[in-house]
Amino acid sequence: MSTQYDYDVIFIGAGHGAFDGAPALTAAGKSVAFIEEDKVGGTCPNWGCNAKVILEAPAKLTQTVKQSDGVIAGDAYIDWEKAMARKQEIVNMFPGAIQSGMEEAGIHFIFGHASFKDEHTVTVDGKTVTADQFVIATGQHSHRLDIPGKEYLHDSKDFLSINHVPDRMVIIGAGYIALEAASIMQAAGSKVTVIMKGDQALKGFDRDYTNELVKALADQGVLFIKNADVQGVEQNGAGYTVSASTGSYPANYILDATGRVPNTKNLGLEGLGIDFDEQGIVVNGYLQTTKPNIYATGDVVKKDQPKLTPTATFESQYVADHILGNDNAEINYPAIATTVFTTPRLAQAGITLEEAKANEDKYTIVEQNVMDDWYRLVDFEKTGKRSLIYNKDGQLVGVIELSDKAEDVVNALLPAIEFGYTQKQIKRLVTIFPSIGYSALDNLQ
Ligand SMILES: Cc1cc2nc3c(=O)[nH]c(=O)nc-3n(C[C@H](O)[C@H](O)[C@H](O)COP(=O)(O)OP(=O)(O)OC[C@H]3O[C@@H](n4cnc5c(N)ncnc54)[C@H](O)[C@@H]3O)c2cc1C
Ligand SMILES: NC(=O)c1ccc[n+]([C@@H]2O[C@H](COP(=O)([O-])OP(=O)(O)OC[C@H]3O[C@@H](n4cnc5c(N)ncnc54)[C@H](O)[C@@H]3O)[C@@H](O)[C@H]2O)c1
Repeated sequence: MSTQYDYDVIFIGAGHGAFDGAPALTAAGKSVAFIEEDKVGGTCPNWGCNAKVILEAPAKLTQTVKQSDGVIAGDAYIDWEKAMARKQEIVNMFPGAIQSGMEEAGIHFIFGHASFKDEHTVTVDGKTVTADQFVIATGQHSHRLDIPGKEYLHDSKDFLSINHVPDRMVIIGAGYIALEAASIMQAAGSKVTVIMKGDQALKGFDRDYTNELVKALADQGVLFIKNADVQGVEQNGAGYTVSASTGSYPANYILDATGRVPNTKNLGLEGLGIDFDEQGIVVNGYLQTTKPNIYATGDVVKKDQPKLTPTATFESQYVADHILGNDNAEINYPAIATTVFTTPRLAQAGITLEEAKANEDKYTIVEQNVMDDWYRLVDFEKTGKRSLIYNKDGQLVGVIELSDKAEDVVNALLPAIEFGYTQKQIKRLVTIFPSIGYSALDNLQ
């Protein structure tokens, strides 16, 4: 326990970059505080993953009903008001539950905006608080297009609280947020147009797969406009018109899903000489900023790894271990699995297919049609493919799958990818039959 400072460690931000690692510090006798200017839990529970996936579940179910060839009879539709009320009811539980869990672990909360005064002092709404060490876990906010009519655009935070289904929705961007929103709102009954800057959705995924996902969503009714430069938005009676280099698109609701920007402003980083740029705060292999007593975790970090909740969790736990001296090695990221929560899902982990295609001397790629597996018929799956990537020692090192169950397949294969199992070792895993885990592991070729 520090006598020189108010706390041993202060986390700025109370999202996954903070709350997954911090309890280990208090358990080891450190005094810890969180400074949070908004909702405890940050983006993921309140206006990210959890909020999104609760709204997405009914969308996936309605699509499954459509794929059931009349086995589930009648037209299923989403009662949006109820879906939103249910989402809100669940989401409302998170901030209180996380805060009380942290308080039980001995962590103090200070509410307000933190800004560094010096390397051991922050000001929070005019008051100063000191600590021996800090962890900047401030996350990101939505990028906003700077175009005429920008005041008519909504971001993902607004969207995840939308209280009605717009007749026509225009989504600008073709990343995770854009495609997930398109999948949900198409299922909810909106006529969705996705305006893409280039001709490929979802950077970081193989183009053959992203093209198939775009085609699947287009078959469901989403209109994709490629290579479009959005120029402005005008109000037009009760609705809006989005003008782009490719034409004009009517909308009742417009989602600006053009990316996320690290929260590095008004933190006093410049005064301390902490390096950062538009991609985030620069850290070394120990997640220390240019001031060694100040770490950074989660989305605010400039990094090659995907900016996802499990990455923030891993970093938060690593920083706690590093502060406690339990781990003195540089952070060693595992294979990070990711999925786009559309129907169908697109999920991957490990060596990407793009990387494997570019290095054929190092990797062997096995292509599979997931519909060759009878089990996929059980839940009315209609289409899907996967690519398995092996190294020259026969170890599974990567997978990408497009299917209704891709996230579970990739999760099932993740231990094999992370720990370098060969086919022979995988065959020793006796899983539950029938199940998606069995299906994922048994059908490796
Ligand atoms: C719509 C959406 C859907 C997503 N879906 C998924 C998903 O399905 N799966 C997944 O893995 N990831 C998903 N993500 C990404 C995931 O939410 C983030 O990777 C994760 O929340 C990062 O955690 P963090 O702690 O770094 O930042 P955050 O959760 O953003 O927390 C940062 C906190 O810091 C606070 N803060 C900022 N500046 C200050 C300051 N100066 N003083 C005090 N407090 C401050 C903020 O209020 C915030 O609470 C999604 C993101 C979005 C936007
Ligand atoms: N399922 C998940 O795990 C999940 C879901 C949502 C978000 N996230 C995280 O949040 C991050 C942010 O998501 P996102 O979808 O906002 O960002 P993104 O980086 O995935 O996609 C941004 C999209 O906006 C487009 N774009 C950029 N500038 C544009 C412009 N001027 N005009 C038109 N289009 C433009 C890009 O081409 C890209 O398609 C993701 O990268 C991911 O890390 C994860």
